[in-house]
Amino acid sequence: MDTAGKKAGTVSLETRDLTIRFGGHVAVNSVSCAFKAGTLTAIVGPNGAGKTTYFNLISGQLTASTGQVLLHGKDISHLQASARMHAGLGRAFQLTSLFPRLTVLENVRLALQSRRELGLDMWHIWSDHKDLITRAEEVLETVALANKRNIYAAALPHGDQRKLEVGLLMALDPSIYMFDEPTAGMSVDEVPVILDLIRGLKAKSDKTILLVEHKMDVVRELADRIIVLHNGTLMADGEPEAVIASPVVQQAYLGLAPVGEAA
Ligand SMILES: Nc1ncnc2c1ncn2[C@@H]1O[C@H](COP(=O)(O)OP(=O)(O)OP(=O)(O)O)[C@@H](O)[C@H]1O
Repeated sequence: MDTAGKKAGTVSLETRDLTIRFGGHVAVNSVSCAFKAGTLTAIVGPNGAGKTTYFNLISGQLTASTGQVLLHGKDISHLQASARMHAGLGRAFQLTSLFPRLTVLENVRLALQSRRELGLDMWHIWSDHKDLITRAEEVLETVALANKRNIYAAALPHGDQRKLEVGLLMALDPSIYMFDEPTAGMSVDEVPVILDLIRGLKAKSDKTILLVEHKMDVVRELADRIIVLHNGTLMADGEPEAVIASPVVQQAYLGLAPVGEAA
């Protein structure tokens, strides 16, 4: 596999003047931003700011009106979502990536098979690939689902389904991980498991992680950097404390009066 640009500290992903218009509405407006391997960047902003649309443009669910997406220095703007995934862009999709009628183990197995380009044939001679079995077991341990390996994905509680999605993403071993509100809809006791998984990925120093998240306590804890989108425009970019404290963010995102102004 091409390892160019995957070392911690090098730019792995970049958007240049990325823009999409829906009719007269500019949902993402000329966003230029570079993301480095080994960092976790939180993307925040009010509802409708363009965060999910920005994600869709990066992962290929939407095609930009103008601008580019570069992965390890290569322009991938023209590629379909599946080709971007094969190139190393991994996005967790809420529940849509699971095969509900297959077991937890079978879901991971198919993700591993597709990563090895062995196809999605359920009847593939799995026992010929002992390393894949070992890897599937590791993934299930990591996402704390080893004891549920034989349960159908559809029968899992919501929190476990979200863990399985992260497991499938790990099985694909992308260089970029994209999470859009990974803890949404989870119970209080399920949230720490997902955060631990993201923390674990962060510890693997060559991964680039993008996280759309509304919960500021999660952002504060996990992010090395925050970018703020507002009306589709990149409004702030920097270290978490500085961005959160900036008057422009306090006013536009947190809905507070700018510093020095009466409430
Ligand atoms: N397919 C589409 N067609 C038309 N308008 C769209 C489309 N997708 C998004 N938009 C508009 O683009 C803007 C940005 O939406 P987006 O979902 O990206 O915001 P967001 O920051 O992710 O919001 P939230 O935090 O509520 O999820 C919104 O005004 C939305 O209505």
